[in-house]
Order: sequence, then C-alpha cells, then structure tokens
Amino acid sequence: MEFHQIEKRFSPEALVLTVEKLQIAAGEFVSLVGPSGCGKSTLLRLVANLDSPTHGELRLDDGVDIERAFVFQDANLIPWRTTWQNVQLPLELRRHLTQEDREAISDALRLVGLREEDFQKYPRMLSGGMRMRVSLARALVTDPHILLLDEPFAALDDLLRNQLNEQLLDIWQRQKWTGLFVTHNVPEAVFLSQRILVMHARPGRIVADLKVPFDFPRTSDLRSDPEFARFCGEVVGHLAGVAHA
Ligand SMILES: Nc1ncnc2c1ncn2[C@@H]1O[C@H](COP(=O)(O)OP(=O)(O)OP(=O)(O)O)[C@@H](O)[C@H]1O
Repeated sequence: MEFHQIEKRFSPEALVLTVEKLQIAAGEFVSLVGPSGCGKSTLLRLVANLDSPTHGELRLDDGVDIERAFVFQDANLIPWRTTWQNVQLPLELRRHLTQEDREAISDALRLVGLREEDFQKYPRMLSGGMRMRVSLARALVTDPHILLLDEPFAALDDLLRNQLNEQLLDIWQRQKWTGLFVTHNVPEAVFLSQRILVMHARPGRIVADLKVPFDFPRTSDLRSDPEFARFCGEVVGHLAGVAHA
C-alpha cells in the first residue's frame, strides 16, 4: 500500500489530512494513534475506498483485486439476523452459498471464540464482547487482504479488550492480512502492532512512524515488561509533541 502526496479536504479551505509518502507492506500490522479529529478514520476510509482523496494517489497492489474488510466500534449487526446469518451476509451478497462458504462461516465464528450454541442467537442475546466477535467474524469470512479496524474494542472493559487483543493477534499471525488499527489506547497499539503511526491534527498528518521493538508471538506477560511501559511512554511523548531520546 502506497500513499503519494495524498490530501483530503471536505471543503476547499479545510485540509483534513495530508500524507506526503507512506508505504505499508502486505501482511504488516500498523496502528494509528492521535487526537480526536486528526484524520485517522478518514485515512482508513480512503484505504477502504469508502472515500477518495482530493489530491494524490493511493496505490494498492497492482493488478490484484484487493479484498478489504472494515470493523467499526459499533458492531453494526442486523438485529433480526442470528449470529450465523450476520456472518453469512457478505458472502450471500456476492453469490449463491456453497458448502465451502458454510465451512468458512463456521471457521470464522470459531476463530473469534464463538461456540456452536451462540450461532443461532440474535444480537440482543449476546454481550457487547460477543457482538464484537461476530462483527470480526463477519469481516474475516471474506478472507480479506486488508483488515481495517476503527476502534473496535473501545467500548469494552480492559480485561475483555486485552483478551480480544490477544485473540486478534493470534488470528493475524495465522492469516497475515494487512492490519490497519485505529485506537486512542497507546498500550493497545503497542501490544498489537509492528509499527505505530502517530498523528497530529490541523492539518491531520503523520508526525512519527515508530517500529515496535517486541518479537512475536506476544503474550499477556508483555504488558508487565518494564520495556513495554517505557515504549508506551515514548509513543505518548510523540503524541504530546515531545520526542523522547
Ligand atoms: N464527511 C465529512 N464531512 C466534513 N468533515 C468531515 C467529514 N468526515 C470527517 N470530517 C472532518 O475531518 C476531520 C477528521 O475526522 P476523522 O473522523 O478522520 O478524525 P479521527 O482522527 O478519526 O477522530 P476520532 O478519533 O474522534 O474518531 C474532523 O475535523 C472531521 O470533523
């Protein structure tokens, strides 16, 4: 994925996002952190092709039909559809379902930690964490090359967020889609990512591109490593505009 001199304006006088040059390799997991209004969601929407740049070029792999899936903070499930039917939706919109599709739905649901007894439940019968798992399964079932996640776990408590972070990382390690993850939570960004892009507002721009210095696989123990706390402090410094040594 390559950004070349991208600019996004919603009106001629307001430059919302500017990205001179940015490259993200296939299979990378990158987080975007920054204050409210700095253009994180706008950047994701450009990659998702839900919006287009005012200027510049955003290139995805040449000649390949890039499958993109989006997960939002709100699970956005259809209330009158069961768990299974919600996850089936993106496949059903494309084609007549095959046995292979049914297996893919079952695999996606199990991968995110849902059990067979949950498959026929309606969203109102599920907890917030389970609804988010369904939303994640609905994105994964399309076998995306790029997974765009816009604060997917922001509404969940810390314990559940940590657990879902560990599962997401585990899924990424198995499937190796390219992950673009927006969060306000610095430890979450550090735990998940290989790279963190720190953004500032007015105009929205990337001010730091940080390599996260921890190996994979990562386990929950990493969060209590003093080096983890130190690196989180470094990211916070960049957010505040104070570069750390
Ligand atoms: N469709 C739109 N029309 C006009 N302005 C918009 C539109 N979408 C976003 N903006 C503006 O663009 C700027 C960046 O918005 P964006 O949602 O990308 O920020 P963000 O960093 O994701 O913020 P948050 O962390 O609060 O979600 C904001 O000033 C916002 O008001």
